[in-house]
Amino acid sequence: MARIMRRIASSSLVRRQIEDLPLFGLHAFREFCTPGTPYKPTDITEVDIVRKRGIDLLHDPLWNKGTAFSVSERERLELRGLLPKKLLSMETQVQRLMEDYEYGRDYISADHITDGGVTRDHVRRWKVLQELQDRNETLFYRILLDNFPEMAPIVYTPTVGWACLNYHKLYRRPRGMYFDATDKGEMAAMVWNWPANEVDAIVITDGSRILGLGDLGLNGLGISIGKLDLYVAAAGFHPSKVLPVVLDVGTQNMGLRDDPLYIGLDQDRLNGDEYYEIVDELVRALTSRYPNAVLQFEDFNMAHALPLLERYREHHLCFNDDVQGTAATAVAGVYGALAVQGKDFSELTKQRIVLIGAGSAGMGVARMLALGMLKQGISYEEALGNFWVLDADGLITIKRPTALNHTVKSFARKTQEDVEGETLVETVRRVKPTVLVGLAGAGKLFTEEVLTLMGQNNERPIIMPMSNPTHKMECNAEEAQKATGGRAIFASGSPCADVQYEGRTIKSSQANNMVVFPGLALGAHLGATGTITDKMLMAAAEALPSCILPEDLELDIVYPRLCDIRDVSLKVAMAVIKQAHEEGHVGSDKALKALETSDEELAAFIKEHMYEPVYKPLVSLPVGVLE
Ligand SMILES: NC(=O)C1=CN([C@@H]2O[C@H](COP(=O)(O)OP(=O)(O)OC[C@H]3O[C@@H](n4cnc5c(N)ncnc54)[C@H](O)[C@@H]3O)[C@@H](O)[C@H]2O)C=CC1
Ligand SMILES: CC(=O)C(=O)O
Ligand SMILES: [Mg+2]
Repeated sequence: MARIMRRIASSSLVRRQIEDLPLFGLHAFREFCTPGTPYKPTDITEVDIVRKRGIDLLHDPLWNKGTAFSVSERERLELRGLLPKKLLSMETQVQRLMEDYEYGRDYISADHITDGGVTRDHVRRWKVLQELQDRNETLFYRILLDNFPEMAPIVYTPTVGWACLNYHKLYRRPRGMYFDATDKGEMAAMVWNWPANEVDAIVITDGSRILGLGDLGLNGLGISIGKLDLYVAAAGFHPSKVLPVVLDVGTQNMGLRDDPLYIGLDQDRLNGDEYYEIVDELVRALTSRYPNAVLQFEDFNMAHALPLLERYREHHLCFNDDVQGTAATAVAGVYGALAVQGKDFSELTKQRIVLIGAGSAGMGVARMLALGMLKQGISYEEALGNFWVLDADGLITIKRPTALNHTVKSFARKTQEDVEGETLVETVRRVKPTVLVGLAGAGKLFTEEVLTLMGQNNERPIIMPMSNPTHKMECNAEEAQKATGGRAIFASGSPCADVQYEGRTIKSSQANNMVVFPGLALGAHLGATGTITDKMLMAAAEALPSCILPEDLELDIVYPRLCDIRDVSLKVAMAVIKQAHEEGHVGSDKALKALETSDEELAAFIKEHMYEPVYKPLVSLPVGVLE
């Protein structure tokens, strides 16, 4: 009945539409029409079809425009009386939101560090953005995209680390899909509960190794959400077509399990066949309903990351971000650091690389750097000789008494010297590396002594503490610059402030896989490549240094600017599709046509598919009627 009454009210209001123009029309006219060019019926193709009405529409963040709904939308979509009358433009909405976002800075101490190693003001800003995302996704992505360098550290690392640690306390509204071990046998049906018929990208985690924060069980969903926020903002995936997923198979985190507020399974993690059966079932369920989606595996622990990748990479369009995205990122960073020194890619073969952290990320990076050396002209065996890899038990050599997985074993030093288990400082002193990479997630492993040695042995030491979040990084920029006399070329996993050193400002770069995974996934998705090969990853890595501005290279910056992230993702996507084409993997006819025409055509094809966070009209208007 209420619905019928609302309809009647609406239709009588439509008749008064023209009379209303002095009240509403002028504002809306300015917002949506160029003066003198009112909407024509042909504009109907630009009208998004929405089935929701009234309060349901206002409560749907994908469609909600809040105070920016136009007069005719308010009338035809049964919104009159449900919103204050004044129409606000998106620009005004942005201004209001930014005031809120900036509000606390003056009174919340920037020094108060929370359990996730971020300040309380980071947390406050995260909450402002989270609430906005829950209300109005278009506005959320507009603001995120326009303020990407400032806000990526809020929706993503480091603040997302705090959000994951606290997800069980923060939980208010569902976002994404929750599967757990007790859903066995039901997943194929459950996946149909997701409202979207089209999904282009899925990020799945089992919460077993979230950033460097360890096993967070169901709370790991926060990382799938954060990554997909970047898919939308950085690469232009449509927000209605991304799906964050957590598979809760239990947790060994007793702190969480003992917490009455924890909302995940209170059981030990599944392992062995039981584990693989449940992952298989979920992957089957997701890929049956969404066969064209790119599947990103995120933050699976070392025991499962590589085996899962090997299990699925031949059958589905999938990749492991920690293994593969990070690998391409590190190669790009080293190439960037060489470019800073005026050297070309071939100089990679001359680098001596000490890498601490022989896990999924570390070994992915070591392998890709070795493949880079192979591409630059030396044999893979020779390339392996340029690496010294350490884990929690020190330098890894063939004398390691405990079993090593296949990849780690290939990087074990083949030496008769008694250096098995050597500490980082001993290795750095003995080997004099040119590049130091940290992916151990264990905090300050790059001590002053280690960094000082790097400075003594190199004119321009390349220092890459890539662990996340901030308090798990191997060192920060200030420590690196102080110990090396301000000569370090520095890039860290989470962002670091620039350093003031002897009267000059030294820039810090961020070596995070966010410069790769959005463009990589976009290229693979639009090219319908069906697979992501090592060569496609290498193409992504090689595309990045060419996006660094010459004036930034002068300032020792080794990655492209984050304010250009859309353009960076476009270039990465282009490189990925072109490489896929060379390997015969492009399955999309439209992509093939663009590829065979020109680079400009390929760029236009990709851009055309990138979502822009702008309000589109939700109703069409007869000729001559102004909004
Ligand atoms: N910057 C980026 O884009 C990325 C950063 N990461 C970060 O890398 C770190 C590691 O990730 P995964 O490789 O997936 O973890 P993992 O658990 O697979 O491997 C960790 C490795 O570090 C070693 N390790 C732990 N404590 C150590 C210590 N005190 N000394 C020396 N080695 C130690 C372990 O033995 C293991 O080899 C995390 O902090 C993660 O946030 C991961 C992916 C991307
Ligand atoms: C960045 C990322 O993927 C990680 O730290 O795990
Ligand atoms: Mg990760």
